[in-house]
Amino acid sequence: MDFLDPDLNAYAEAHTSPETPLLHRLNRETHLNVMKPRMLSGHLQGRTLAMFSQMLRPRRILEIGTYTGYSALCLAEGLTEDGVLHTIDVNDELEDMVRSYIAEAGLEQKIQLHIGQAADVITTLDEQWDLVFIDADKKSNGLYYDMVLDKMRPGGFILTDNVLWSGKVIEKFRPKLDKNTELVLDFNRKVHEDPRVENLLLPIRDGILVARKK
Ligand SMILES: C[S@@+](CC[C@H](N)C(=O)[O-])C[C@H]1O[C@@H](n2cnc3c(N)ncnc32)[C@H](O)[C@@H]1O
Repeated sequence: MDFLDPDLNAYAEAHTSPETPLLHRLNRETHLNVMKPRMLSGHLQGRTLAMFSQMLRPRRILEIGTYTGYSALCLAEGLTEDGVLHTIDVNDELEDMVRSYIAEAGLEQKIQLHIGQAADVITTLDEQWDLVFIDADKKSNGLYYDMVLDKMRPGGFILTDNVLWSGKVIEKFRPKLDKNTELVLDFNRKVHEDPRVENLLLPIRDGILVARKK
């Protein structure tokens, strides 16, 4: 569902810096040639991620769920000079496409793409994270959150996507409570009750839960 009236959304996009030509092309190519293009962050959410990154100037970013690489390119915009973004996806079919866009962006030294199960790859990465974006298999949000929280630097941010679950977190927007919605509700409650973080649920696109490690 659209949370914002389409005209208001268009107005917000019209008053937001445009996508770079490369991001615009990646967005278009994803919609033309890749399955489930709705998974791509898109203009408004992409600029939100880029703005977060510019504000934080992170040295180490972890992204869980690369898809076609759109959000990785956005998040990389604020990396420090010596910064690195690790991004993980289990789907190797999109690897060539993602690598070609990373190369075109001139970010081969800054973005490391890992193909594999996120839970396996995360354990191999010995980093202290400044910024984490969780956007993969939603049932594992809690697992990924627990895996990364101890490795966040104090003051670091975990962003988790799709926490409004097309509105189904609210009774009036769901015919009945299904398992996936229950998992989203559990995750949102878990973060909200976690004394180790401060949290903010941003109603952008499908909802981003922002958790700042104290
Ligand atoms: C919503 S898409 C990511 C969208 C991307 N972050 C963006 O904003 O453009 C989710 C991705 O997570 C990947 N994924 C699903 N389960 C995974 C797992 N267990 N480990 C790693 N990646 C996984 C899928 O292959 C898919 O490409």
